[in-house]
Amino acid sequence: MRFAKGHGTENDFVILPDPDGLLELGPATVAALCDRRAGIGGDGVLRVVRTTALLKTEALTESARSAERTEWFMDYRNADGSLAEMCGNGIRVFARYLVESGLQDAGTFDVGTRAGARPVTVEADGQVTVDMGVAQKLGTGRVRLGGADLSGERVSVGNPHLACPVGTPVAGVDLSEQPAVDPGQFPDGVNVEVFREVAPGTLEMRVHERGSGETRSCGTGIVAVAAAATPAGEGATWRVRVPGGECTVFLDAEGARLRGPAVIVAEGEIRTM
Ligand SMILES: N[C@@H](CCC[C@H](N)C(=O)O)C(=O)O
Repeated sequence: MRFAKGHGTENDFVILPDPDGLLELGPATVAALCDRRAGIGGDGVLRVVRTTALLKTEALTESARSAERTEWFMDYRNADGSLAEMCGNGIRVFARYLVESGLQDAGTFDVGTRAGARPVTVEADGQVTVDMGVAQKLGTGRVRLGGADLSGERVSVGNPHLACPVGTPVAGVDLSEQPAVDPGQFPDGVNVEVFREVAPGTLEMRVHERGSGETRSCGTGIVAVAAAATPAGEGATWRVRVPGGECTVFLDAEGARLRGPAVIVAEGEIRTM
């Protein structure tokens, strides 16, 4: 089986081209591929499948129906094999892969996701911009993280986030353990971010991702903290620094756009899974 490997601000993915939807991709297979010692290694898997092929085996939710008109679908899986609705770094890498492998012309095109269709623009300089839709702020939430109780803003970016402002450098926050949250508040689990404003218009952030643990970046998390840091009804542009690099978020009445790098680093063949 062919694969590629790519990353966006060091949030890294195993890319599986499967245009006709022939792969059996169970959770154990995904976890084996993402294993950093016995597998290829990655924070998640991006299956590149034609939307028509995906729709033969999976029904989209009402809110994701806009994805039905897209040509290509990003079938995203976390490192533990669980499904996620959306991945902001993954979709940039996915779009770069489509263009570099000749499946799609560069420029602006839609990619299907479980959160709906997302317009992406692949730029010649290596940057990719994604229209992420509206980041919905849903009120306050709480988490127990590394022995501390934190509160933050619950934000939906298609997938669930809890964006927690902290008053000290994010490097000092212990993200080594699974965050403990109230399942009543987060029935589908949650991605937890800690963030701090380090200069006017600039945030620093770290993240513990649902299904993958701490990662070096999370595109939807970057949008979530940008939304949480912006007063209701206002627009803003934020540079967001993460351990793996930096992205920019543009927020206005239309929604959020995420701009950042996307790199394909290798291609090869999988012998065993
Ligand atoms: N790394 C991604 C988010 C991937 C999905 C997330 N772990 C979830 O389960 O919702 C990103 O860049 O947004």
